[in-house]
Amino acid sequence: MTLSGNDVAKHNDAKSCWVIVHVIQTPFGKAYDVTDFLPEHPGGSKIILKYAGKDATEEYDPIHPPDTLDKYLDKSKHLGPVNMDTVAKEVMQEDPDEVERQQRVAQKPLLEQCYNLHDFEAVARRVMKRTAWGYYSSAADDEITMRENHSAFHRIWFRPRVLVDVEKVDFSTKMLGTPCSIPIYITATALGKLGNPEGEVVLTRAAHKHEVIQMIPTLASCSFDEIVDARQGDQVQWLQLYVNKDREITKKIIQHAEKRGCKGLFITVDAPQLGRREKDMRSKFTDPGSNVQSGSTTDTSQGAARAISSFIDPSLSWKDIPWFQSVTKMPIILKGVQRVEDVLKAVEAGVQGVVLSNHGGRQLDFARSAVEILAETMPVLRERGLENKIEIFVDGGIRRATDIIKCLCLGATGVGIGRPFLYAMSAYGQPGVDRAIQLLKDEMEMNMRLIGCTKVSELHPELLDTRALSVHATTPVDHLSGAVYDPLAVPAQRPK
Ligand SMILES: Cc1cc2c(cc1C)[n+](S(=O)(=O)[O-])c1c(=O)[nH]c(=O)nc-1n2C[C@H](O)[C@H](O)[C@H](O)COP(=O)(O)O
Repeated sequence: MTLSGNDVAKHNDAKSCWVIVHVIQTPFGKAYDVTDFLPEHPGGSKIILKYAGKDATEEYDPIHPPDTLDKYLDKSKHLGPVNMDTVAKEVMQEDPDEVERQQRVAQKPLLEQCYNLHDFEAVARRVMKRTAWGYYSSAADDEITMRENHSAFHRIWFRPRVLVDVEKVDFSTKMLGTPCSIPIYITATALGKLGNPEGEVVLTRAAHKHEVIQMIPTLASCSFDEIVDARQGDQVQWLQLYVNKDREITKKIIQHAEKRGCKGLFITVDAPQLGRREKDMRSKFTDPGSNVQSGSTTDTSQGAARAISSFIDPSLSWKDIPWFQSVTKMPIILKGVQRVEDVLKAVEAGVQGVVLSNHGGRQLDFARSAVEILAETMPVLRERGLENKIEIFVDGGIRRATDIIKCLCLGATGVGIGRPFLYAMSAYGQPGVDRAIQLLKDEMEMNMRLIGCTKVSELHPELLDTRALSVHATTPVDHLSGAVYDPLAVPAQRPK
């Protein structure tokens, strides 16, 4: 039986709460009875009650993979189709901020006017919705580590070679055995639909076009299968995993990913709890806290991050590694390692790689930049003859090909890039991501030539002067990326 909008509208409170979620193009939505689910919703009950008896699609879509309700809400609560023509359209009074934002979108620079990855950040800040910008751009506490990630590269100088025949430059490489056109991968960043209605599949298409690897986030807006289905030909994807307290759920996710052809399992180890990201919180992703988890009051004004991560297992430890090795044949890489002692432990544990990373500064503020950890790690691995035992990846603050080259000279296999691709996707869709990758390739070719190298295997530490790297006294002010940061980029709250 097809329900009408009125049928649903009668169930509009905590005692009986029905919502509609629908695929934009089809005339029928689906109604769900979420009354019993209210106290369990990680994002709090209030955000659901705001849409009780109504169409919740616009709020639901960017955060939840499409199959979430089918997967996690008991079938008895699926109430059937709703004729969307009978659902009263919310008369949204004109939001002046949204009007201004649409004007900025209309006036945004041409894609061709973006000459580097920072340009995408500047455009994204102007054109993105506040919640989306808040979530993507935010980092933990004072955001010092996020800025240090990029400025650490400014403390490394080149010692270029001259009079080398650099006519033919080839910066292709292999990562976990997969050939890549450039030593970068698109790292896992959650909630792709906050920036682009298509979400992570935009990154999938760009990754295929440029022969780079995409790491699929656990907290993607698209479903895992949507992202894998968007893969083309022999395109390679990796899975980023937040480990669930319920190991059965984690085992299912891992084995499904392996069955679907993922070629690497990147276990995130720097987030036993997601960091406190104030820009994300300021944008009030969800309504102020309420009674969420069986009586405990979780302050869901912690923004999107907290709202979507309550399942993460803070008890994860080294003793769990053998279990992961028992449930999958995929290479296992620990993402978020931040000291050489833990790299040595990773070698001992028999994993295939680590990502030296501080989660883009979104976790522990005042964690060191990954490139500084890399400079600490590689000499120790070399000293012990372990440098070929494990692949070392790096991410955080990589915005220029010179950053990539510095990491490779120090011994990294490849680097992950996050925000720049999110910003490019949010501001310009796939053409934006395509241009961002192409800009990096152009910079790679030029800078490899200028340091006197023709291929990745020639990139060694003696091409660098890293004496200042661990001296934090004078970190050059990073004007370009600094200019895009305005923690108060939230318009003054207008009196209601
Ligand atoms: C920008 C961003 C990064 C996230 C990210 C979301 C965003 C918007 N999310 S998060 O919501 O939980 O924080 C993830 C994530 O899902 N899993 C993960 O392992 N890393 C996550 N990261 C960290 C990411 O994988 C890289 O470590 C980081 O982005 C590298 O720094 P840059 O952004 O400066 O390139």
